[in-house]
Amino acid sequence: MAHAQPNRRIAIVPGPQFIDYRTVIPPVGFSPAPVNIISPSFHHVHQVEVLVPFNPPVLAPVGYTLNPAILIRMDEERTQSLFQFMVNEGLVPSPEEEMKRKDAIAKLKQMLLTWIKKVAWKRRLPKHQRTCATILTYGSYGLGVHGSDSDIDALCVGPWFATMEEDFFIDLRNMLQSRREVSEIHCVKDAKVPLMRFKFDGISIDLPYARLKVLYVPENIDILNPFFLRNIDEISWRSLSGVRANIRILQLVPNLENFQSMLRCLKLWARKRGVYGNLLGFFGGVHLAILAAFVCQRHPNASVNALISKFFESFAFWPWPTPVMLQDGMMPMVGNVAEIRSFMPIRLPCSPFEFCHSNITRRTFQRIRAEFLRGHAMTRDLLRTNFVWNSLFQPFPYTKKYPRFVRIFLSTSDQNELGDWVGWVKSRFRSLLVKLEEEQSIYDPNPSEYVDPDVAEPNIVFFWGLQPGQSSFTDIESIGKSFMKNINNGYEGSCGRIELSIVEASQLPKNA
Ligand SMILES: Nc1ncnc2c1ncn2[C@@H]1O[C@H](COP(=O)(O)OP(=O)(O)OP(=O)(O)O)[C@@H](O)[C@H]1O
Ligand SMILES: [Mg+2]
Ligand SMILES: [Mg+2]
Repeated sequence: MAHAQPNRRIAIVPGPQFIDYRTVIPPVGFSPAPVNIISPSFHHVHQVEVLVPFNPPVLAPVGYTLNPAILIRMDEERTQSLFQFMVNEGLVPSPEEEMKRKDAIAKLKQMLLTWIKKVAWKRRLPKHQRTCATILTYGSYGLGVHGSDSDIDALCVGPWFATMEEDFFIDLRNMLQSRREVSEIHCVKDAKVPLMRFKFDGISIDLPYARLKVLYVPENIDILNPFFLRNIDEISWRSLSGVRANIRILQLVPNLENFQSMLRCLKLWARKRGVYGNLLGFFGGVHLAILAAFVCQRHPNASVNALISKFFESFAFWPWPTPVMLQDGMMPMVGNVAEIRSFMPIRLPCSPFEFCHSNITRRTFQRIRAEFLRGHAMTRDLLRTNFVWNSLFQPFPYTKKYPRFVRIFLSTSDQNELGDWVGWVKSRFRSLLVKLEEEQSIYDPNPSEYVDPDVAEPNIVFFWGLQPGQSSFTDIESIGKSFMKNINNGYEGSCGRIELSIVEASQLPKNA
């Protein structure tokens, strides 16, 4: 192994890290060949750094040069082991599961045809008038990144004469309810995007509604065509934005398969690390999809391994709150953009380029940043020999990190009412997150939902971590009461129970 000679000035390479390589054995990926850049300092000439334009940057000892063939092989090996990891984790649903989803969508489309004909008859449209309504899938299913437990986001697109209030939320709901495949049907009317949520053959379906100024909605409708978008109402426009955003993402990513694999992995990472769940102040699927697409656009030829490494590098050091937006040559229309800025603003890639809705708070922002940095530290060094993907996806160790937890207990006397009640409370969680932050508590809202088997009533329990030393946090009951007031307002069903208390880590259920 070649040694640089002490006190011999050869060249100056500025850089933050200088390592004494005199005793270093040539690592994997380096060939013994002379390197012509040497010496970061006038005093310690034997220390050298060579940054190689490869992802991620690696340090080469003096006298050794990087062997690109080996680096490419290592990159391929890591990508292959990631694919194997995805198989082991069951990240891609089986062909049978995919068939079941396709079948559910086909049956729903068929039901819509029957429904729209009935509505046309009710509205006394001429008998010869042809009419049609259809379904456009979007969300993770539309992007091809859904897992076995993902929902299907399916937009019902109907003609102008079918109203949302009556025809969609009453008639279609009744039709759905009469089907044996359908269960747990709920109407979510007061949301930004109103929808029906139900299970079809056990698969969760989100079904919002958009009404176009046409009599016939073709099955293969081009929803980006301005002809279909003219004069539509505000709610329909909002409901369509998910579909339009999906189409743009699919058009903008240079390598769809790599994007899909990367996003599947990122969703698993975010779930395992406790940073997935828009209502709890973390990422929703759409946020991760746009961040992943952003990285794919900038690195069109990168492998999935390199894309994941670049993802962490990009967003660990991103100058938040500078917004992230996809490059598509179009700037947001000034004055027409809802300027709802968040700690991590991410713009939708379709006009008017609004920000994705986000519940991220100061505290959850810090938590996400910490996870980005962890991901970066683990994936940056391509030549690390003890690297295993499994460690990146290790579940966040809540009980090791936090000695105490806020326990949020939700229950109803009737099992059928629990889903609605929990959904309603979760949709108001942001006010609780902000309240806890005002109390200066360092807390960590674990998005996982647990069931307390020792309680007879149907229930769901959340455990949010509390940092050590947060002993001033005694007023949990009054926080609970003020939160209860907030959530009782406007709930249409019969309110269930909610209790907030502080518990020790040892009191958590075993599966937490
Ligand atoms: N916060 C949001 N801001 C903007 N659009 C959103 C937001 N949440 C959901 N949407 C729209 O609704 C779609 C479906 O949302 P959903 O919560 O089902 O996430 P998803 O991407 O399908 O991931 P998952 O696999 O968890 O279901 C998103 O793709 C997006 O178009
Ligand atoms: Mg979804
Ligand atoms: Mg959904």
